[in-house]
Amino acid sequence: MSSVTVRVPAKVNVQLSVGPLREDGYHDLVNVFHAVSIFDEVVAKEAESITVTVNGRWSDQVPLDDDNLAIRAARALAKHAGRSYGADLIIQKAIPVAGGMAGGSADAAGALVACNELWGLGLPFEDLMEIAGDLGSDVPFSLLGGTAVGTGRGEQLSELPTGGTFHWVFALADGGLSTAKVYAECDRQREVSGARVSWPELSAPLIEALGTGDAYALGAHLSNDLQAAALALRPELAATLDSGRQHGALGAIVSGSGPTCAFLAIDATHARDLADSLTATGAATTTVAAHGPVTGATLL
Ligand SMILES: C[C@@](CO)(OP(=O)(O)O)[C@H](O)COP(=O)(O)OP(=O)(O)OC[C@H]1O[C@@H](n2ccc(N)nc2=O)[C@H](O)[C@@H]1O
Ligand SMILES: Nc1ncnc2c1ncn2[C@@H]1O[C@H](COP(=O)(O)OP(=O)(O)O)[C@@H](O)[C@H]1O
Repeated sequence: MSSVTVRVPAKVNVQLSVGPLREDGYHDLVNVFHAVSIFDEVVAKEAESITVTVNGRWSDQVPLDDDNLAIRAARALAKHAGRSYGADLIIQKAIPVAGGMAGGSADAAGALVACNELWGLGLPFEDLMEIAGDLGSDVPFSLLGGTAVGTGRGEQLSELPTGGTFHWVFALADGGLSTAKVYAECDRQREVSGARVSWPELSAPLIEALGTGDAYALGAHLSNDLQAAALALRPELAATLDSGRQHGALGAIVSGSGPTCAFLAIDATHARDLADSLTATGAATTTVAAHGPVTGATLL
């Protein structure tokens, strides 16, 4: 095999409940991930060493050195296999960078699946999931896709059944937000408020809404504990969320650590109309309509 292509989706968090700060610097979460139809593509080609090239709209914001998550993933896989392998990784980026949609995690998951195939390792999915969890809290979900609840740092996953397709609009922001800074702002706000931070619990009405495919109920139960922190760091997002609600979104929420805003629509037509309204009114410069759930990292 001289070249392998893998497609990997973005995610939105339909519930993100953040527990107290742990001693290791992470937070225990109840993180309900939902994979949506915005995809990065990772091509892996036979080569002497591991290199990366990034193409597409967001490519100039992606590191090409050892910080690149796809490179780190390929190296971790080679180490797990106990041999020195090479691969040229070519990423076609559609997922916004540092946008709260797990684009870097998607590329890491894509590189794991692509290199497992290119190098003929035949490692089982469970091994890839274990390597993924060491690379980042969101990487296991990028492998799995669908809709799933993540506990621990977000890396311990259980799949959740969904009763249909949900239609979304994403308002992409210019410039990303650092995930670590958003968590730190959340901690700061909690310290100032002095309120006790409760242990995160899975929302029963949210699970019910996902299971029945009821977009109205899902829209009413979207929640994100990082939203206030993201809005503090990027105040203009509040107007974007408001505008989506005014244009009939069933729910409007910051995606993960932001700054992408996610709007739940009634159906595909409503999603297209909502996307047009957000750009026509200047509430967003770039919008993307997408649907979920979709599968995780998939060999093409
Ligand atoms: C917030 C979420 C929601 O899904 O993703 P994004 O919206 O940024 O994509 C995740 O929790 C991000 O996951 P990921 O981007 O993989 O984060 P990691 O690389 O594991 O960690 C980056 C930093 O985020 C903070 N972090 C991450 C996960 C967690 N459970 N608690 C944390 O406090 C830590 O400060 C950590 O150093
Ligand atoms: N392949 C990659 N694609 C995007 N970002 C990457 C990649 N590898 C490393 N990064 C770094 O990870 C950071 C977070 O990116 P990303 O995963 O897109 O955001 P988020 O954590 O908000 O979902 C970026 O600012 C970038 O410096």
